[in-house]
Parts: sequence; structure tokens; C-alpha cells
Amino acid sequence: MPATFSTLAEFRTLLTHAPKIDAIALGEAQDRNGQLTKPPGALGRLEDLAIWYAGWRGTARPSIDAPQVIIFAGNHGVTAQGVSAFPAEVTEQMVMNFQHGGAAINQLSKAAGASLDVHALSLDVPTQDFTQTSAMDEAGVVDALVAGWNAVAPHTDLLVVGEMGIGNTTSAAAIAHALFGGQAEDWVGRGTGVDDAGLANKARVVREAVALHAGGDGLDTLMRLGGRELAAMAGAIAKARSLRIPVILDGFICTAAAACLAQTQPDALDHTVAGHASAEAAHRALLAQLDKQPLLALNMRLGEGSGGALAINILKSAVACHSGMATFAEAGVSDA
Ligand SMILES: O=C(O)c1ccc[n+]([C@@H]2O[C@H](COP(=O)([O-])O)[C@@H](O)[C@H]2O)c1
Ligand SMILES: Cc1cc2nc[nH]c2cc1C
Repeated sequence: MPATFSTLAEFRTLLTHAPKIDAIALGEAQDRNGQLTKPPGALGRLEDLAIWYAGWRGTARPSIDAPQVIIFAGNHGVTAQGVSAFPAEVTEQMVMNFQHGGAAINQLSKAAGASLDVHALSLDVPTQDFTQTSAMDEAGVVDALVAGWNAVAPHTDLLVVGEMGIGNTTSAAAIAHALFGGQAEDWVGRGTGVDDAGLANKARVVREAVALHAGGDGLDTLMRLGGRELAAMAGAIAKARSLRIPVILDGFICTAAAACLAQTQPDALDHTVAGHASAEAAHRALLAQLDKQPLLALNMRLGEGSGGALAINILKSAVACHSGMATFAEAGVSDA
């Protein structure tokens, strides 16, 4: 299916007309959950997750057979401001590592039974330094949204989007500050490990960038302060929505990209769940803004979709219980 948008305005319209959860399947899944051989509520949040998943899939007794992890990689002009502990060439080097199977995400995807795709987005042409001008122009952000849109396999039944991009915690912090206010210091963190001086420099960069690029909606902010991998994650999340494929969000950068959708269309993240809370300081605040409760909190701050991939195991387990358990009637167990 070719992408059905070629401007930001067309993409906005798509978000507005996105499908909603299937209310009938949701109700049937709630009924089934009430009949399963366990005290009511004893599986806690796993029950809510399975019912939510069933609603999006449009069937009361779903299964998860084809989860997909997609990593998007991008390079950032803002690295000229000295915002990362690592040099920009690490982005491309890590892409090769992903392709050779040597990164954490290769192991985590395999352990979760998920396929893994890697999309490197024009790494030789970094986005513009957004302390000086817009990171991307409209054609550039649309290209990246389309790359994400086209990367989702149609048979996927659970999607994780992740990223690789030296400098992108600064981009994510600038987006969060632009969308949710507060002070630049509230949204910057150490990323790959900058020291105190580096952290102060990031706050300066974010403050200047947000002052330069005030106004607009979430997609304008994505264009001005984002990066190609952030826009591609947003495009993939929107494509998944159009196919009613539930999405597990990863860390701070992934959540910032998703927030751009939510600030454009308030229900745009209803088909998503937060896989984990990253150790990047501002991730929890960003999740709170989106009213998302993370499934895991393991002090991870890797990116690559790693926290999302880990959480596939939780979703799979929730759905396996929901669809595989016997009812009280089937098992001959006395109800309360
Ligand atoms: O996912 C997260 O919450 C996260 C937190 C800190 C760092 N990262 C990863 O580290 C890179 C960005 O860090 P930095 O310091 O270069 O901005 C990028 O490749 C991300 O995948 C990711
Ligand atoms: C080595 C390395 C691996 C990463 N994976 C995601 N972001 C990363 C940043 C660095 C520096």
C-alpha cells in the first residue's frame, strides 16, 4: 500500500480519520476475561493489556504471532553544538552492528520472537542544526514520515519502534520543552553520558532552539526540532494505527516522537502502550504528560527499541493467558 500523504496537511487529515478501537471485540474480551479461571482481577494489569490488545485487533481471543521491531537511524546537525558524549559517526557504525546482529536489540528481538528491520535515513546528510534553523523542511519531514509509514509490515500484529541517532536526546528534550513548557533544565538529561558541563550546554541548546521555533502544532515541532528517525517513528506509529496494530513505545526519544502525534491529534496514541521508563531523567515526566504508565522500569537508557522489545514478552504473556486459559465452565472449577 503506497503512502497516502505527500504533505503535512494530508498527514494531519489521516491522523484525524484514524480507526478507533473495536468496541464489540473490546466488550467480548471483557466478558471472556470475567469467565477465566482466576479470581477477578488477579492478573492485574495483564488483564487490561489483553483486553486492550483484543479491542485493537478486533477479536475477543487474539494471539501475537508476528511482532516486528523497527529501528530508524538518523544523524543530527545539532551535534555541532557538542551535545553528546559520543561522536556522530557512531550512528552509522551502530547501524552496521545492527545489520551484523551484534547489538543489544538483536538479542532482545530474538528473545521476544520478533523480526527486526533497520532503516538508515540519509545518514550522510545530517538534519540542520536546529539552534540555527529548522531541522528539516516540509519535504524532508514528510519523506521521513513516509519512510516510517512504509516500514511497517502489513502482517505485523505488534509493533515496536526504536531509534539510533547520536544527539537525539537533545532533539527529544527540545520537542518536550516546546510541547509541554517548563524549563529547558526539566527536559535535558545525560543521554549517552555527558558530564555536568555537557548537561548545562544541552540546556542552553534546548532553550535557544525552543525560543527560535516557538508556535505550531506537534507536526510543526517534529519538523523544526526533530530528526529523521523521530519522524519515521511517528510515521510508523500512525501506519500501525491505520492497520489497527498495537504499538509498544520505547524510551525518551521514541516517546517524544509519539508526543508530536498526540499534540496534533489527541487520541493518536490510543493504540500504544509505554514499554518502559527510561533512566533518561525526563522520560517519566513525558510519559505523565501523555498519561502512559510504563510496563517496565529497569534503569535502561539504550534506545534501539530495547525497552519496547523487552515488553513484547509481557504483552505476549498477557494475551496467552487471555486466549489460552480455560473458563470456569470449561474447567469445572466452582465460581465465586
Ligand atoms: O531511549 C532512551 O531513553 C535513551 C536515553 C539515552 C540515550 N539513548 C540513545 O543514545 C543516543 C542519544 O544519546 P545522545 O547523548 O547522543 O543524545 C541515541 O542513539 C539513543 O538511542 C536512548
Ligand atoms: C555504543 C552506542 C550504542 C547505542 N545504541 C543506541 N544508542 C547508542 C549510543 C551509543 C554510543
